[in-house]
Amino acid sequence: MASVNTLHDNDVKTPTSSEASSRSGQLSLAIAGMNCASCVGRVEKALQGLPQIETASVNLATERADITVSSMPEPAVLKEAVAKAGYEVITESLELTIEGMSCASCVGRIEKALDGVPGVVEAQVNLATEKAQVRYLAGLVDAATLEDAVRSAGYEARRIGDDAGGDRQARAREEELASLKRGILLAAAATLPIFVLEMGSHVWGGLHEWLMGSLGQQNLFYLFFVLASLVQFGPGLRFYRKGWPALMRGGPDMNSLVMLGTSAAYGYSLVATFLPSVLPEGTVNVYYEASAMIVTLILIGRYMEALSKGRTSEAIKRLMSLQAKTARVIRGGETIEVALDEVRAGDIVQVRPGEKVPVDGEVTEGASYLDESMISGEPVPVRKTEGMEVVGGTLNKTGSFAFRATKVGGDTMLAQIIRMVEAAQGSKLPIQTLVDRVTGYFVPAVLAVAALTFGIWLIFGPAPALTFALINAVAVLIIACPCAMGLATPTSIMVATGRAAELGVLFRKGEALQSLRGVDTIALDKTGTLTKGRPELTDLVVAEGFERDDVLATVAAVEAHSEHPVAEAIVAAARASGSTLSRASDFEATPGYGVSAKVDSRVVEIGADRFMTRLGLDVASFADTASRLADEGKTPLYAAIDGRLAAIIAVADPIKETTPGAIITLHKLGLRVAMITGDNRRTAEAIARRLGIDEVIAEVLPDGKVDAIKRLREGGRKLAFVGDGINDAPALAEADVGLAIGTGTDVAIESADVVLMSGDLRNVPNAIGLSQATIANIKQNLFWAFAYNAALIPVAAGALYPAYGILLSPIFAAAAMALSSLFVLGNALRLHRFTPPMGGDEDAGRNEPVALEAMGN
Ligand SMILES: Nc1ncnc2c1ncn2[C@@H]1O[C@H](COP(=O)(O)OP(=O)(O)OP(=O)(O)O)[C@@H](O)[C@H]1O
Ligand SMILES: [Cu+]
Ligand SMILES: [Mg+2]
Repeated sequence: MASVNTLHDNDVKTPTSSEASSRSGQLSLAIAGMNCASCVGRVEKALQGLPQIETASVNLATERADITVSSMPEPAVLKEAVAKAGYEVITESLELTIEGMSCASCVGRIEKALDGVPGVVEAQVNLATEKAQVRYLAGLVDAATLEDAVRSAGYEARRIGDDAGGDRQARAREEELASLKRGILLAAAATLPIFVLEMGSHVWGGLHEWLMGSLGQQNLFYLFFVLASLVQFGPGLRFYRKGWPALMRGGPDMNSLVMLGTSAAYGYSLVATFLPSVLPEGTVNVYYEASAMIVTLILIGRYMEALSKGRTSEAIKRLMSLQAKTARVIRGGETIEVALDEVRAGDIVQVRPGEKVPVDGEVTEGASYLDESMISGEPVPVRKTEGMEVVGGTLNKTGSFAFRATKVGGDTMLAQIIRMVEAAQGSKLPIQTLVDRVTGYFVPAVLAVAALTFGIWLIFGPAPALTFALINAVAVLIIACPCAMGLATPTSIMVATGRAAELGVLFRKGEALQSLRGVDTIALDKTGTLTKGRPELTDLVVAEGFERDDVLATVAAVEAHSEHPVAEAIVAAARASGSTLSRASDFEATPGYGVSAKVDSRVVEIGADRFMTRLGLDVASFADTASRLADEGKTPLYAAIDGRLAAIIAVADPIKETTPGAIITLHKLGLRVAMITGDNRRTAEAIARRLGIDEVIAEVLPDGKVDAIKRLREGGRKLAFVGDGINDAPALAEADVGLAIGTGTDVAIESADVVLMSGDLRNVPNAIGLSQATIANIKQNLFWAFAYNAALIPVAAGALYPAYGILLSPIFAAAAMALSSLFVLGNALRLHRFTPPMGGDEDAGRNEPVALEAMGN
């Protein structure tokens, strides 16, 4: 399994924040890739080539470059200069939790503040996860500087500790919920009487008359004033607290809009209550119900929003719950129970039946069956004996065993999976950049439209023009609030990546969620991807003068040194026939061709026909046998001993049971399916025919897979490649989307965008289906968040009034805004229920959250 690159604070000395942020002076960069003294000169020259850098001195031992600068060069420029010389400036990243963001425009503001810190390469803020991910040149920036930068933009930031971050964030969310709840109760209690009396008088004239008679107009105004003030400066104060500074900084956000809208309604009523004489004849009226209702409704909307936001990260919670809480380790000859984070690498850990394996390790004693479905999706328990690897989070069934911990804490596979999912959840899709840009202009534009609305109606509006203009301007401010827009993409991504993880699909890069949808060609590696990757020897035909058992034993002696699946098949066959293997020396592997070695002073060569041809051997004598074997889907191999062709060997690799169905579904999705393999052409074609694969590229050398991908992409096709081996890594990186089999090699996983946890190819159509569903979901969200806001702005401004007499009351505007946020969240949560075209790794019961049924969506 992959080791995910998460960079922690390095232990190299970090300059203090004041030093780091100074524009000129001394800096120290971490450089990677230097391995000799001449590298030093090359890096120094590259750095000195930059105009801002006065001196540069590189230390090979510490792998650092100390530079003096006249001004801080752009990190990207620095990186590029060093990269051109063939080295790398190391960047690190850290995560901050951000509090106080309310809408999409906050995202842009915080990103700008972080980008402004010298040394920061890239900052990404996610509204839904309330986190910021910052990448910076190692050693130049520390957490405190970044926190300060966020704070000066008007938000709270805290560095996420290695593990406490999730907890703290959950607590913060709970506090927020509790505070919103208190606010809603107070606001509702004060708003209700205003609403009842005001609306009641409209509906039922008797109430109005009774009120005028008993209380009198002026006293009624006073009563409303008291109640509305409680709302405006009680729960409503939060809009001033956040909205005012944002407005002053020239970056109004949704709090500013609410603040301006409600203040206008409230302020006007204030004047009407206490200084009616300054208002023109006939405009003495109060709008306390508007300001109070808006505050109440928006608080209710935010409360619901906070509730559903918590639900979007359920997948992570479920993954975390797989972890054992404690472990039983042997220390000082005694078995003691320790907390999970106290287990150290090298500890001997004991596991009893029914217990979870706490960390990753290697079995040292005993044997058992383990349920590894959480990592492989395979529901059948796997037998583990001495020397085999076990993974933390998997479940021990019946036996008991002890193992030596090899990976603990953040290094375990489960921790890596969690980080992978979290990183994908926090990533931004290309589509988001567009949304961010639009929202950046949206709020100021809304302010302008509101001002215009006010001005135009003041001049041309029906009498009393002042109040008419005011109410419409308030409606514009409230309806145009873009809170739903900021939620549209991130919530869908969170829910979708979480759902994907449940199905056994890990998105390492969030962008794949978007790009996978556009794919029209799927290329598959054969061995280990389409097939089980556990070939068996099926035939062995020896040439004249050779003896079968001897050839098998000799060949197996050579193959014992090879990691290739073919080699394992031959060794297994030799062992099964009872041969004892001699020692081989001078082993040499020619990737894509075959292997050779010396056994008992005989030279032995085994490989594909092209290997024999390369050695100058003629394989024509076996031509008929070879064609027959290949047509049966078997891989013919040749063995030569002392330069004489000795035998033809066939191995067959069974196709995974799930493969045929997966290919049918891919075809149904309208995709072209291709196979890329290093195997024999005839063999490959026989297998392709059996599976209905459209195109075969066979006999590809390990370094030829990238070219094969390029060829398949000709004509602008979008291609996804699925592979598992080391030789697949470059192709995985080259393809538009690379999908690695989770049971494959680390290298392949590292280069992939998506990891299919089990080898089940049905998850390929599943991943594509999920990608399609996600993008469709995001588009619906954006439509609701944006089109709908934008469409209602003219209505709120009163554009329909002259012709139809239609106006939008500010109270309805507030309700509509809250609803549009809730719609977006509810729509995103629907992805929880995404049913894959083919069924996933899951066993239905475990993964369907019960609460969802209750929600009835
Ligand atoms: N250890 C080996 N022993 C014998 N033949 C080998 C060995 N390694 C490679 N070969 C030969 O080289 C060919 C190409 O190997 P390669 O690993 O590139 O692809 P593959 O595993 O057959 O297929 P795929 O590309 O689908 O994984 C094999 O089909 C086999 O004929
Ligand atoms: Cu809003
Ligand atoms: Mg292979």
